[in-house]
Amino acid sequence: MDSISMMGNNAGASFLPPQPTVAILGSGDFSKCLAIRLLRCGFHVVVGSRHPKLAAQSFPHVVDVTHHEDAVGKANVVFLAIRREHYSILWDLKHLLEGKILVDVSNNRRVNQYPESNAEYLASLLPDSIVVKGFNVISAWAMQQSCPKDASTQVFICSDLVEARQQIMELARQLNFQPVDMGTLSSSRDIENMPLQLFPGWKGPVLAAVALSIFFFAYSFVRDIIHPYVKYKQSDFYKIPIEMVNRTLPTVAITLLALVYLAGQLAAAHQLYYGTKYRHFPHWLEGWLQSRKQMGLLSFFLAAVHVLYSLCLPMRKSERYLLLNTAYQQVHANVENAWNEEEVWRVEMYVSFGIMSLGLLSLLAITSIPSVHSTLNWREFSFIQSTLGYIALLIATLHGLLFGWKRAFEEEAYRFYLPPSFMVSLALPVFFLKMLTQLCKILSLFWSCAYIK
Ligand SMILES: NC(=O)C1=CN([C@@H]2O[C@H](COP(=O)(O)OP(=O)(O)OC[C@H]3O[C@@H](n4cnc5c(N)ncnc54)[C@H](OP(=O)(O)O)[C@@H]3O)[C@@H](O)[C@H]2O)C=CC1
Ligand SMILES: [Fe+3]
Repeated sequence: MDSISMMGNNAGASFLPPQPTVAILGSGDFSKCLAIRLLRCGFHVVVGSRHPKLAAQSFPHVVDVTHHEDAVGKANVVFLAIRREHYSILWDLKHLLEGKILVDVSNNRRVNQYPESNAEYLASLLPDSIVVKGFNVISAWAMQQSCPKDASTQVFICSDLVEARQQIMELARQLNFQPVDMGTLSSSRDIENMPLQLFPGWKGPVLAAVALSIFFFAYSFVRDIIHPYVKYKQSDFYKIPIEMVNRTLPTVAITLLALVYLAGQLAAAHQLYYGTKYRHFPHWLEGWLQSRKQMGLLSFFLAAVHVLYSLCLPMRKSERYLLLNTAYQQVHANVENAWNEEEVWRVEMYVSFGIMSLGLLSLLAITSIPSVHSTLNWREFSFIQSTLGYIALLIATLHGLLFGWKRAFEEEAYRFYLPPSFMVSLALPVFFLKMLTQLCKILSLFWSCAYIK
């Protein structure tokens, strides 16, 4: 098929190169903003409205606002800036729209609101026109900005006719958008669902983080507040807002990071068990593998908040009172030097491991940003995300162990409720599994070599 010209039938003789004409049906918000963007990028715009005189007041005077029939006759590319419910008006324009490109920009109010996508419905209404889906992910506000810095410029485009798709992608480029080729019109349902989705891919990881937080918070609450209260009538309820939260945050962070690597280990175990990497993973494992990035980012976020909380610990009144009391008790007991070498080493190393693990987690988070990710080759990316990731998990676990170590030996509550929360974390079993799968891989390699011989 010949490439479809942008020019309508009205391209009159002129000494200047003719401006390509684009028609828009509908005179609502989207139409106005699209018209402004098209004008800025050098297009001639003709708008089709049911009430052209009234509608003309909302458009710059260079825009030709006219009746639907007239507008359609003047351009080969027609944007439909009307809602799906009003597509029936196109019936009367059917003969005029024959062979023209119709760009469907419509969105729905709910995900999968209709049995077929709006674009497929339009194509069934007007089989002699060429339907292209696109621009629906751009809001009217972003559309009227010449180069929005704080909005996405990606537009997803699909159509059954390759030439039409390419022509609209070129038009998108001329309007300073980044077109993404989504193939045939069957992708239009996915494209229409895009603006309706709220953080897809985050639901599972966020639910996991919330469930883990509730569990670990309840666990610490029973161990550090209820137990001393029941046993010694000691009221430590003041610990709830900061200490309890600050114990929950790192435990959840380590557990989420461990879950990221546990998924990879289970996938490796699955492949070893079936002796092939071509067998599909079970559905739940597939979903788990796909949410590793989100879980890793949540882990980083919780670890960063934990650092902030920890830095603020000495600011508390309770901390100052406890320090004063300890100092007074030492004076009373005539202790001049409170230096405890073992304690000093424990805390120095505990803090150092904490800083190192946050540093490594930051590196993992930064390299998961697409623009940074794209500058790394596969080997570099897997070195950072896998090797350095395991090291981050190991150091974070050591940080947790050093924190709980003294308490586990000295405080009754910790002995009573063993294992302490960091032990409940999955980090240690993940290391164990990692070693096991590595061993199995080496053994299977050895066996296959022996078999080949
Ligand atoms: N607003 C936004 O940010 C975005 C909107 N979209 C899509 O763009 C399309 C237009 O959106 P928007 O401009 O906000 O919608 P509006 O409701 O503001 O405007 C739609 C236009 O449709 C026409 N219309 C209204 N009722 C009828 C009817 N009964 N029969 C025929 N035509 C009618 C009117 O034009 P007239 O009176 O001149 O005939 C009206 O201005 C929608 O499909 C929407 O999903 C996509 C992305 C973002
Ligand atoms: Fe810590």
